[in-house]
Amino acid sequence: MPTSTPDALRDVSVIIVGAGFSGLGLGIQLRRRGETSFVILERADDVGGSWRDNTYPGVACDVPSPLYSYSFRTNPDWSRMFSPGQEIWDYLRAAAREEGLGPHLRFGAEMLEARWNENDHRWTVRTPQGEFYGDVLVAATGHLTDIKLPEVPGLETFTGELFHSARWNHDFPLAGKRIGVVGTGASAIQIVPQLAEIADQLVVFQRSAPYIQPRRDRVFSEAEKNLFRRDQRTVEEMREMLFWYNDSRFAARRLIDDYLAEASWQALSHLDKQVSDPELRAKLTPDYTIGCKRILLSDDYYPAIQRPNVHLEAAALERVEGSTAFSAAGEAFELDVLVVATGFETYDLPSSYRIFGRGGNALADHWSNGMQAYKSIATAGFPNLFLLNGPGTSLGHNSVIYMIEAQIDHLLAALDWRSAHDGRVLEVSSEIENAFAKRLDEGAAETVIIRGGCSSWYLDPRNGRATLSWPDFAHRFRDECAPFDPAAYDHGEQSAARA
Ligand SMILES: Cc1cc2nc3c(=O)[nH]c(=O)nc-3n(C[C@H](O)[C@H](O)[C@H](O)COP(=O)(O)OP(=O)(O)OC[C@H]3O[C@@H](n4cnc5c(N)ncnc54)[C@H](O)[C@@H]3O)c2cc1C
Repeated sequence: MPTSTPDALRDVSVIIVGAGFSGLGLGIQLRRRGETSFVILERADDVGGSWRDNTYPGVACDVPSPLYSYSFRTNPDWSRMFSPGQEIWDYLRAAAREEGLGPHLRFGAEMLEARWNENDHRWTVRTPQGEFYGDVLVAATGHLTDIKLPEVPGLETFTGELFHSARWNHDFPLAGKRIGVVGTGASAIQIVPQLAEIADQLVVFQRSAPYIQPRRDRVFSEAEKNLFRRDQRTVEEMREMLFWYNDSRFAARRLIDDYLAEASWQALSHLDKQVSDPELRAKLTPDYTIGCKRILLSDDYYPAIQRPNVHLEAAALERVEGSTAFSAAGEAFELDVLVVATGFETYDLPSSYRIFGRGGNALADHWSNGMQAYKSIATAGFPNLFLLNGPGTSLGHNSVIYMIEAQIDHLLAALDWRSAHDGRVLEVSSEIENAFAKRLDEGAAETVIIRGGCSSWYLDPRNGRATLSWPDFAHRFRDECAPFDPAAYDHGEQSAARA
């Protein structure tokens, strides 16, 4: 048994696990409603989630910054249209501090295991700081958190410096070094222009060429920022306009011909404009339907690739021996540094192996055929457990914060209903969960993610299901989450909460 130090929040109404946008957003809303009986357990030593962990050079968001903030806490001070990662992290830290979350946060408090107790209908969460007890457990543990390393023979024997893009080694001086970047996804195309400036030589290992559209980033002028500070309506109007513009981009994913052609034209004409060498252009031209993998935004990736010190190796990294990296095309490169930008483990929530519901069943076992949840938030056999930003919430065309907020509203309505009904246990049935998952599968089957036929991190490699993505326009998710229907949660053994 872990030794527990005294903690006023060891026994609470709501245990939130994770202090990223999801966990903090829920914490802020609870505080604003005057709730005090909640704790936020975070395994790291600061808030911020993705934006604390991803500090690589060039890190920035890919949706316009007015959309990439809470609707209930907009930020007039974003420096530009696409905020740098550090600004987003600062925004989250300030939000946590100014909204009074400090006393509720526990750092170094990794949820090692969470168990539903059938006797008292409560959750017990074991952490290195001892056990916490709660009526309701909220897993806000993110899905781009646990890094994925490529399965490349000899990688671990690399004699140079090796790190993942989400675990950047800022202590290692990169200037003048021979650097390899593995991957050409969203992180890699932000990193490459930065490293190209300082590397002696830079090799980019590309397994598959991405579609890249113009980013159209720009600095917000002081006059604009003053206007945003003075007039909240301007911010609201801008958010509204940007939201609908972004949401319309989903039409391409639905394989609506005109939108697909437009999206493809935007990317390929961007490539034509920026790369004149036909041989290089051919290497950079994707060989799959646009939208099948994530569409990227950049104005400086193609120029960086054309610098004399940069080599695009249009083949995957195949093996490593000592300081030599071999590509699948048989080329060998002597390197001092390997930056692995190969993304995250996405087909399961990292926390699912640690959450045990009715009968001691692990969430990971419940999800052996792919993760799923009713309204992407509740799952059968796991009473009073709510998921934020879990299955069926990833977008690719709009801001995930919108999805998170829709779920938070649903969850708050559930908590209100619970309070008004003697703390009844909320649990969905398998039928309700499966029916919702079936609808999402059917929706996904109409999208390019499934029909495009390419491999991507949106797909569960075990069964080809697109379990991570919301297969529709983002605004429809809010419609989906808005009504809290207590009947849907009226499953299993019901009981009054402890006195
Ligand atoms: C480089 C990068 C760029 C991105 N750009 C965009 C973008 O432009 N637009 C967009 O919409 N989305 C983007 N995303 C997705 C981004 O993850 C989400 O927008 C959002 O930040 C998710 O917030 P979250 O709180 O749900 O998860 P996270 O930010 O992942 O936070 C989860 C938290 O839970 C903690 N945690 C996990 N397991 C445990 C445990 N067992 N015990 C205790 N704590 C735990 C983690 O340490 C972390 O702090 C990007 C992601 C990355 C990595």
